Amino acid sequence: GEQRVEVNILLLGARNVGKTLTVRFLTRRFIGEYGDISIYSRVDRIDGQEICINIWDSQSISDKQLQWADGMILVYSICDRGSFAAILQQLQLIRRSRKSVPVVIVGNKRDLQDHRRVSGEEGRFLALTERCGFFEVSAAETYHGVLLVFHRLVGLVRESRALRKSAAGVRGIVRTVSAVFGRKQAE
Ligand SMILES: Nc1nc2c(ncn2[C@@H]2O[C@H](COP(=O)(O)OP(=O)(O)OP(=O)(O)O)[C@@H](O)[C@H]2O)c(=O)[nH]1
Repeated sequence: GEQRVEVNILLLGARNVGKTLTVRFLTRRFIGEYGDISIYSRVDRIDGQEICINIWDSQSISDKQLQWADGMILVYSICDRGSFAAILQQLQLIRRSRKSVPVVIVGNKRDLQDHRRVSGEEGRFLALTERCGFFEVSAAETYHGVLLVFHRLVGLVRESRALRKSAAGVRGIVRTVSAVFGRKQAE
């Protein structure tokens, strides 16, 4: 049979940026609340593969979350500069321990143009310099934009897994070759 793939996503963002709205929309299944921990999950078929997306929604990052996550979504509100500053800090924290973990940056509340405080260019520029994905969405308006964000991140996670696997393969070949040559030289 077909194996189901699990992807753990940490959804980070300051207060009031729209994390809860995002997760409630996306997930029909609430896994549980353990103290201040809430994990949700959703099963999707992406590129013909069944994927179980687990989402941990949080305002701050712990070591445990850093280890748990396969990918991160950093959400800010385009109406709140403080929330944009917050994801910058979180990005630095993430990069310190998980150098190459896939990250997607999301500017939410795109429908509130009259209250915009962070330009699209600023968000896009940050994402470009930090090698992250970038989207502006309105969680309140459309479910589709938010779904795209998650699917993009799942794609990045799967690419990075495939890369790690092939890197391990190459390391194995290098070990084998050097073992053979090493023996030859010793003979
Ligand atoms: N106009 C608009 N309002 C939004 C959008 N997303 C969320 N909101 C509203 O913003 C408020 C905060 O949304 P939440 O989803 O509770 O935010 P949160 O990030 O979970 O906040 P905390 O629980 O404090 O961490 C709510 O009143 C939402 O209805 C959006 O895209 N557009």
